[in-house]
Amino acid sequence: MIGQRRVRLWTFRSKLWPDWRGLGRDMAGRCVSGRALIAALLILLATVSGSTGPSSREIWGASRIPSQFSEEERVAIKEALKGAIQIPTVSFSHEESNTTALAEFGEYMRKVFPTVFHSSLIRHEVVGTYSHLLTVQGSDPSLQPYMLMAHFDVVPAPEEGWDVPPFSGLERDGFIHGRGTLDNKNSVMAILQALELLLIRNYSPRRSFFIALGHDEEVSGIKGAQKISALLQARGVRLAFLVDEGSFIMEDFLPNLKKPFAMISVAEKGALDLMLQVNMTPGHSSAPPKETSIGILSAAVSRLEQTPMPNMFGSGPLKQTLKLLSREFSFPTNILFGNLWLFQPIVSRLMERNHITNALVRTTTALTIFNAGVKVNVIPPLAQATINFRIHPSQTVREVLELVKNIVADDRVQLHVLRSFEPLPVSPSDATAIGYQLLQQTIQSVFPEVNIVVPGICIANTDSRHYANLTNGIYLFNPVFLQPQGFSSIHGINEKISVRNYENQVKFIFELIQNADTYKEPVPHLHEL
Ligand SMILES: CCCCCCCC/C=C\CCCCCCCC(=O)N[C@@H](Cc1ccccc1)C(=O)O
Ligand SMILES: [Zn+2]
Ligand SMILES: [Zn+2]
Repeated sequence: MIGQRRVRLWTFRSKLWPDWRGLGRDMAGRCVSGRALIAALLILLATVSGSTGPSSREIWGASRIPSQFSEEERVAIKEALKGAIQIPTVSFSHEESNTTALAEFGEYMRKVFPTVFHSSLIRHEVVGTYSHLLTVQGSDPSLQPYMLMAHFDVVPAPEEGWDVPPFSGLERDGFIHGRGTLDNKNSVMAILQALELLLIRNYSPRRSFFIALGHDEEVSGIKGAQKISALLQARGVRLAFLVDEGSFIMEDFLPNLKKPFAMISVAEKGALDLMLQVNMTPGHSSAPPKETSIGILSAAVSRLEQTPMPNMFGSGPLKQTLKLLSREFSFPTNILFGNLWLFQPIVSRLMERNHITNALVRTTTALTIFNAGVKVNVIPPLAQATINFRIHPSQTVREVLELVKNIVADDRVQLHVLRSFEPLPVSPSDATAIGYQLLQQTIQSVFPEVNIVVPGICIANTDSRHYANLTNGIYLFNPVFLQPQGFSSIHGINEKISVRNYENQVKFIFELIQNADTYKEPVPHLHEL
């Protein structure tokens, strides 16, 4: 039956196909002629100004510095990242990190980016012993400052399974390999590198900005980001927006979508670490009771795993994400995504099929730690399990706890909240949202091959939540192409970044900083007044 229906759909589709293709060509034709007109105008402009093509200086303003780097600079750019990867700045736990490496990283930044650290425009402060705050003074105090963020601690990387040692920073086949190449030394280095290159070219910003580089993001951000945030708050700083890690230019994440799309996350999930504990009377294993602490706890966690939290598709920014993406899909997905008022039930089910898209539609339940028993012939008194929930932007910690209690439904299982925080409020992505618009414009100019920019949800957590008191514009975006394999390498094995990707990240930040100086607020429409 299903097979027959599929055949019919295919026949229907192939019947329609020539028309759809024709329509596509027609539309493409129209676009091309529009583009041709713009291109002609730009060529005319270039001819008049005596250059071969429109430079970004011509598009964005007379004082613009073009993002072109010499061969020597390009070598220095990648060598600087390799050196950063070689410093094993590992965060093992809240209590334990490689503090020698964290301190060495601070020295390394000063050595590699001397212009940044000696500039009279920049105030550098070390916060929480190892984190860094740079304040870059702009010339126009009427412009609200913004902040670029990144972290340089990394998760541990045992050598097993890696093609090259994880702290070697080796270049092979056009890629720089190692822990932190995507998460998140690439951003630390790219931000400082872009600023170094701008300052060398005598750049001085109009809009002030901060650079916040955390040293403990991988274990909480409490000693780094949280302290920087408190410091800025005490100084009365309000940020127009901030940009942090958390999303990428996605490639091959959605079936049937071959073209890359840039996802700027405007929401970040909350989290709840919950410890479940069962205490029973210990005893001899030769005469076991009907139920043991291990059995009771196992049944409880199994119920939690087998009972997913509710599908929240329909609330939050995901509907908008899919609506915007619908144009990029072919039939019939374009119709499904473009008409969610009708197809929401089907699409919400489709999203559940894959573990990454599933994480976008619900609070996830991950059983991560399980402890019980010490000896084979002893019935243990205590069994403990820790569960990591990532909370959907439309739910709260309290709601998730209530659901957990109802699913566990066993008074012998005690619940202990180890840590929790609410999802971040959704940041604006409309035409007046300066952070979103700046990122979008910069993506379009640096990555012309990326047709579409969409708002999204970050399924992991970042240091940015510590700055929610300073701005309502929190944008999570790394200007780097990422495939599902690259996603698995983050906290996994064989993390790597292509030299080309990294150079483009530097270029992107070089452009973004300049765009922030020339950004013009959109003029409100009359009917909005
Ligand atoms: C329709 C669109 C489909 C697109 C799918 C999107 C796929 C997601 C792709 C990339 C997300 C990468 C996130 C990278 C950021 C990682 C940050 C991180 O690892 N944070 C830690 C912080 C933490 C939390 C709790 C305890 C300690 C540290 C984390 O979240 O685990
Ligand atoms: Zn990270
Ligand atoms: Zn991480």
